[in-house]
Amino acid sequence: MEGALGRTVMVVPTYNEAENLAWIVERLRRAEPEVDVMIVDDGSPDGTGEIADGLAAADPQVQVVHRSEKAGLGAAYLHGFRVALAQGYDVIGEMDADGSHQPEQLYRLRSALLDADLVIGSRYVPGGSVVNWPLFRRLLSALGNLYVRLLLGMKVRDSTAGYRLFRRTTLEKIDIGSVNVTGYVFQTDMAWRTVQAGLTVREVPIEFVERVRGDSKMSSDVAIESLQRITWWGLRQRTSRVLGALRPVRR
Ligand SMILES: Nc1nc2c(ncn2[C@@H]2O[C@H](COP(=O)(O)OP(=O)(O)O[C@H]3O[C@H](CO)[C@@H](O)[C@H](O)[C@@H]3O)[C@@H](O)[C@H]2O)c(=O)[nH]1
Repeated sequence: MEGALGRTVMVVPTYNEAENLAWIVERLRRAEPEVDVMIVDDGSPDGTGEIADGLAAADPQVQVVHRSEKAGLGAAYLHGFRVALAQGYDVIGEMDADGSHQPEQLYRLRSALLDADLVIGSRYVPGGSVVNWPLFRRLLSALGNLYVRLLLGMKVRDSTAGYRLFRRTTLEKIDIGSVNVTGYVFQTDMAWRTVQAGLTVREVPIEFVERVRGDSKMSSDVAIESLQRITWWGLRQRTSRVLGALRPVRR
């Protein structure tokens, strides 16, 4: 459906979210009736895909993309983005299915997108917060974001956050075809690409609430992929800066 920003769809990746999905989709549809929903399910064994089919059958603004197996958060989003671009959406968003991202706060992201290319719902700008996260996750997230800022020099405070809105033009400019990460580091990769393309990233405060049902899919593999990729991108950036500075000397 069409709003001031054009047709908007929220891509919602799911893996074993049977306890959460209907609740979150209903909240999103109620909070933002103009916004469409695309569920991208990776063959969840707990029946999430069937629940998604039921939601899509009952509401023409809800659709489902079924993938055969769990292949990572980033891979699921990329698949959803490609489908959304092909369907002509003007604004393409990201949102977790577990209630951590509150649909009732989406209006903040939508109004910020009026003068931005990417809006991030941020836990780490004034007014943002995290509710009920264990100390370990708080530390991991804070250190991860600090590492990104130190290594990449990126000013974004919450580059790992997964509540976002992209303009269609942003996804076209940052060449999502060349994204080759599969896990949660996808979030940092997308923010980094947007900054490097000279586009405007705005962060708006959100309250991130830890899920009450089901489990996080965060794993050591996801954390290791993030650490390796961010380190590699940082080193690559430094090396190319040094080579760039040496070039006039060589002539
Ligand atoms: N299709 C699909 N969905 C997935 C996969 N892995 C996770 N998801 C879905 O992606 C959403 C986020 O996964 P969670 O496992 O609940 O994330 P989290 O630990 O709460 O992490 C949150 O915070 C991170 C930042 O600290 C964010 O990077 C992440 O996006 C998310 O918002 C959920 O809807 C979950 O079902 C996957 O391999 N495939």
